[in-house]
Amino acid sequence: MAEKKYDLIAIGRACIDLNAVEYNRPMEETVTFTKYVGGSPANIAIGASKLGLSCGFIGKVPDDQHGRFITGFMKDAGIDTSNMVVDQSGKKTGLAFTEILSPEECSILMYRDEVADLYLDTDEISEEYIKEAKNIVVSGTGLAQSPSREAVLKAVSLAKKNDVKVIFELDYRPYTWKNSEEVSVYYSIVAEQADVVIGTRDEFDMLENIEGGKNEETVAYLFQHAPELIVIKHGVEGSYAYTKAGEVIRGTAYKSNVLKTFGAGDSYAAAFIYALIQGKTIQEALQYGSASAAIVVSKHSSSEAMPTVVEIEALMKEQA
Ligand SMILES: Nc1ncnc2c1ncn2[C@@H]1O[C@H](COP(=O)(O)OP(=O)(O)O)[C@@H](O)[C@H]1O
Ligand SMILES: O=C(O)C[C@@H](O)[C@H](O)C(=O)COP(=O)(O)O
Repeated sequence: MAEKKYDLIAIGRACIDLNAVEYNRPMEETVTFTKYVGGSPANIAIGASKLGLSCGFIGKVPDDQHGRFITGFMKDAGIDTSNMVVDQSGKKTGLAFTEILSPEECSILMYRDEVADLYLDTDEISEEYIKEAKNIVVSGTGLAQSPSREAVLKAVSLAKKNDVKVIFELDYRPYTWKNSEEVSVYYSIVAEQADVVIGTRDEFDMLENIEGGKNEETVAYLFQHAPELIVIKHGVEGSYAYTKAGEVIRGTAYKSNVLKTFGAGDSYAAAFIYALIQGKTIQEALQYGSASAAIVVSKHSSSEAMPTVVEIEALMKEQA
């Protein structure tokens, strides 16, 4: 079989983060923000590309200055943007205003009405493109509304048909979902088909539509289906990987000079996936993910701050 062109193709939103420049104060008192490319799947693609993976992106951006900024940034980051569709119907870029109340208390105010990314349509998903990938990374938020929901489901079934691994990053954002029943329905459909599922404990609770779920019960349910590997993150407490063969592997968090909490999940996913693709062990992949997250939470952005392999390995060595 011919070598595939892309290590991974991410699908979902590519948006803008406006990160508070003034730290440790409420949004009401914040007057300056720095603009970065954002959106969980875009951040993951940017992080993975910086680590040396060949990456593509499937998404939709507006035909305006923000859309061009996003596509330009992603291109400069080495990502193939040929399947980033430019919306022609006046849709907007999603904006995430971040509030840094303290290093531990951060929140995000999302402006996501009529956003272009949720208008990605089924006829904009190319089987030829998906075939070129070893892995696709699906973000849960892409399932929040039609037509993006059907476009993502189409991408998943084309990946399955063409022997492309499906990595499902739960990436739950309450905004744009109608209710928790709906989240659970669509998350289950994709999680049951995915090869790898990554999320926080709270996100798995959304998937199962329960409160206070137990990892053992979650993996017992999902291992009845396609997943081979499930990663459940518990913030600074670390993360756990479960394999279908019954292994449980614990990843520990690294110490960090934390500036803000957001960006951890995306940088973790980028480096975890990178390490797996490089043929590292699951234990090593958990540590690459944790180290990458520790670096990003100490910096101002989620996308530009994505570390290099050298930076990740230096931190792992330093805190071994
Ligand atoms: N404050 C922190 N300091 C160091 N590492 C962190 C911190 N917060 C998160 N991490 C690392 O990032 C990983 C993912 O963080 P988590 O908060 O669980 O995900 P998400 O950002 O998706 O909510 C954790 O397992 C941990 O390794
Ligand atoms: O995903 C978004 O739309 C916002 C992100 O760009 C933002 O940087 C963020 O919230 C990342 O958080 P993470 O899930 O902790 O990586």
